[in-house]
Amino acid sequence: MNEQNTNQNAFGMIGLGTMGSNLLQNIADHGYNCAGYDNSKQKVDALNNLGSENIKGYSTLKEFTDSLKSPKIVMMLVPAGEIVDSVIKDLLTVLEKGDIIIDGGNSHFTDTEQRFIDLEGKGYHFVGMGVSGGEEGARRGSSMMPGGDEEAYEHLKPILEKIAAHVNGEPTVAFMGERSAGHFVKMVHNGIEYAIMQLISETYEIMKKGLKMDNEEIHQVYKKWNEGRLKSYLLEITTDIFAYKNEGEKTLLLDEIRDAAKAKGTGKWTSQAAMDLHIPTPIIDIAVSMRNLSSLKDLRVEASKIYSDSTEINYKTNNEDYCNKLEDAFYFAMVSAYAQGMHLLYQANIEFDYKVNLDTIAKIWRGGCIIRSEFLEDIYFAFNKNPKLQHLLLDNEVAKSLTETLPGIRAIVSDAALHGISTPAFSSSVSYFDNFRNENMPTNLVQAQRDYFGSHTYELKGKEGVFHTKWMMENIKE
Ligand SMILES: NC(=O)C1=CN([C@@H]2O[C@H](COP(=O)(O)OP(=O)(O)OC[C@H]3O[C@@H](n4cnc5c(N)ncnc54)[C@H](OP(=O)(O)O)[C@@H]3O)[C@@H](O)[C@H]2O)C=CC1
Ligand SMILES: O=C(CO)[C@H](O)[C@H](O)COP(=O)(O)O
Repeated sequence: MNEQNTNQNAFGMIGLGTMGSNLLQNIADHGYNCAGYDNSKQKVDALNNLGSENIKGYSTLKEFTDSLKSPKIVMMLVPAGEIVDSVIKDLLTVLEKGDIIIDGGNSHFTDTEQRFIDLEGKGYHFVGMGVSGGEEGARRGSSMMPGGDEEAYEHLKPILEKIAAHVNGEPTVAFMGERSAGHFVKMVHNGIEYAIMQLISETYEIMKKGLKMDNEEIHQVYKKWNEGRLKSYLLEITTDIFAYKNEGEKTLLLDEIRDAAKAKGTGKWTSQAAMDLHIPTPIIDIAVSMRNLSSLKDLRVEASKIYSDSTEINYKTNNEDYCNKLEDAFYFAMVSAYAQGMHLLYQANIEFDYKVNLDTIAKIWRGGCIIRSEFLEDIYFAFNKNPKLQHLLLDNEVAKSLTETLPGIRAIVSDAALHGISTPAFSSSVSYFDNFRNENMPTNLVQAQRDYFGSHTYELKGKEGVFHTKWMMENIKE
């Protein structure tokens, strides 16, 4: 371990857990002297025990910040919420005006908005930065979504560009926009992450229960898919999961895992923000709901006894052909999931005046993050070609591939419904699409009903103004 002098460290990290420790090691690998602090002595010792030449862990906040060069750069990778406020409060007793505080955790964007305003008012530079890529990304190259203080970002840029992943020689980090933009973008990233994970789990259900495929056959399908247009990190890890056995075990670890999914909240926040901004993101909403439903294990067990179906599910089809249809369906729904997330970002950009470029977001998501995929290249091109593009499904190239895969998803969704296999994310992607392309939705009836029971008024086709009718039967003329 080195004996670093006061004011010699270029970068300080608070929170030496999964993300903080790995990101700090990544920064140190690029030749920067780094300092770490955690309230757990064990974590500090673990950092020092790494034996890295240019990393030192400190057990007090004062020693830690004293070891940093000015302007001091301090990044937090601690659990989101009150802990972040408490760390900031402590930091303000040891930092000076002009120093830079980065929150790299999954903070709610409204918290970041408030912290940015408070810290800017006090003379500190604050950067709310989403970090994706998990443990491995933090260690070897992640995708980072910084927002807030642009001057501070310019100061951080040389470090961040080195520790980011690189795609075609370009780093997967860029300034996202004003105030809480970075955390908003990260939140939507996670919403899309939930959606794609749900879609993959639905393909698993169809292959397992509908096509009666065994784990090895399913493994081969994911492997094949990941070699084509569906190539993505989430399919890559799914392929690995379908091959993983604990030492000495005959069965996959996957088969031993309880089917109750947990969530830390970013998917739910995405749906909540989308509802607040009146942007439909049904695939993300469904993904959140299905994790919640999965957690109601006892209720599901009880219901399965009441509604057990004695008829055996059997698709009676050629599995290879059917998996090609399933690949089409997955492609269709995945495109739709990204499109819904991008639509939310488009609207947030207007509503919150973030000054975010959607093509830049797609560009930095192409590598290092959990939702990286081949398709992000197409999203990047679509928004780069037309920065005013309001919705990805209106892009000609995207429209072409969606149209080609539409028969596949229709077949998958209808077969699943007939056989009692739950595919809510697939179903919602096709329903969303059918209404998105529907010039005349049946919502004229909803308007009439609202006016009937609550005098909420309605608008008329080709006539200015709002109208109200006394709908009661006695007022209806024969
Ligand atoms: N894990 C992941 O894949 C990803 C996580 N994130 C986000 O990054 C953040 C950190 O996540 P992760 O590294 O997984 O979390 P961990 O729980 O692994 O690490 C957090 C660390 O912060 C420490 N800590 C807690 N309170 C304080 C405090 N007041 N002062 C100093 N240190 C403190 C914890 O110590 P102790 O254990 O003693 O409480 C722990 O060592 C979260 O917001 C998370 O949502 C973002 C992207 C990916
Ligand atoms: O931010 C991440 C990846 O980008 C985290 O891994 C993600 O928050 C996990 O979320 P959840 O626990 O809700 O599944």
